[in-house]
Amino acid sequence: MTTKELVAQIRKKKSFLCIGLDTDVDKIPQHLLEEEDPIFSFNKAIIDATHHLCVAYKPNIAFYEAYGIKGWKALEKTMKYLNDNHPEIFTIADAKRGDIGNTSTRYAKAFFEHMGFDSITIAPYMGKDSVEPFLAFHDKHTILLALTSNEGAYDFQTKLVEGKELYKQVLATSKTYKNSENLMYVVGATKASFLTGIREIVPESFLLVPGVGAQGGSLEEVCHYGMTKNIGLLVNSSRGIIYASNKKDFAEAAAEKAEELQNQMAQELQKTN
Ligand SMILES: O=C(O)c1cc(=O)[nH]c(=O)n1[C@@H]1O[C@H](COP(=O)(O)O)[C@@H](O)[C@H]1O
Repeated sequence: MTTKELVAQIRKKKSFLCIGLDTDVDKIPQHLLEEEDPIFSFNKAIIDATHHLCVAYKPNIAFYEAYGIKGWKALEKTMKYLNDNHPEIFTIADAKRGDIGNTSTRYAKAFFEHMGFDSITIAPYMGKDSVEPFLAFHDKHTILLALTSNEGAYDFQTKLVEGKELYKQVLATSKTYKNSENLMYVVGATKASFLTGIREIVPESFLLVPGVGAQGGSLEEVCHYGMTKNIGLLVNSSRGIIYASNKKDFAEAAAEKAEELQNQMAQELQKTN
C-alpha cells in the first residue's frame, strides 16, 4: 500500500487507529480454547468487529512465535484473512528486526513477500546496511524505532551523541539512506512532548505511535504535537481494545473501545481540514 492510499483511507474512515493484535492465549475468552485455532478465531472476531473503525492492524510477532508452529500458522491465517477480505487495511509486522544485509533481506522477504505485510518495525542499532535491504522493497514501509514508549528508552535513545540525542541522530541519519521515502518511525505516545523536536527533523513522515490506553499516553497530546497536513500518525492500542472483555461479548466490547478512540480521532481530524 502506498502512503497516499493510507492517507486516503484515514480521511475516508476518519480514523488513524491501528489495532494491535497482541493475542495471548492466557487472556482470550475461555470458550475460544475449544476451537481448532483459538488465536485465529480470536483475531478473526476482532477484525470482523473493528475493521470499519481502524486503518491498520499490528500483530506483534512475539505473541505468535511464543506458540511455535501453531502461532506461526495462526499469524499466516490472520494475514491471509486480512489481505483477502480487507486489502484496504495497512498491516504492520511488529517484529523489531534488523541484521547484517543478507540476513535483513531474508527477514524482509519473510514478512513482505511470504506473509504479505505492508510494513515491519525495525531496530536501527546496526545501521545503514541493516536497514536498506528493507527499504529496497517497492511500496513496503520500514518503521524504524526512534523514541520508544518504555522507561528503558532513556537508557540510550535520549543520550547525547556528538551533541545530539541518539534518537535524533537516528531520524536525521536514516533520511540519508537509499529509498528513505519508505521510512516511518516509532515514537511512543508516552513521549508526546518530544514530538515538536521530532517534527523539526521529519516534518512529513508517518509516525507509528503506540502507548495510548494501557501505557497511559494521551491521544490529544500526540495529535497536538505530532499531526501534519497529511495526518502523519498511526496511533496503536492493543490491550486497551482487544481485552476490553474476556467474556462472550469480547468482540463487541473491543469495537466499543475502538469506536471511542475513532470518535476522538474524527474530532482531531476536523482540525486539519
Ligand atoms: O513498535 C511498537 O509497536 C512498540 C514500540 C514502543 O515504543 N512501544 C510499544 O508498546 N510498542 C508495541 O506496541 C504495543 C503496545 O501495546 P498496548 O500497550 O497493549 O497498547 C505492543 O505490541 C508493543 O510491543
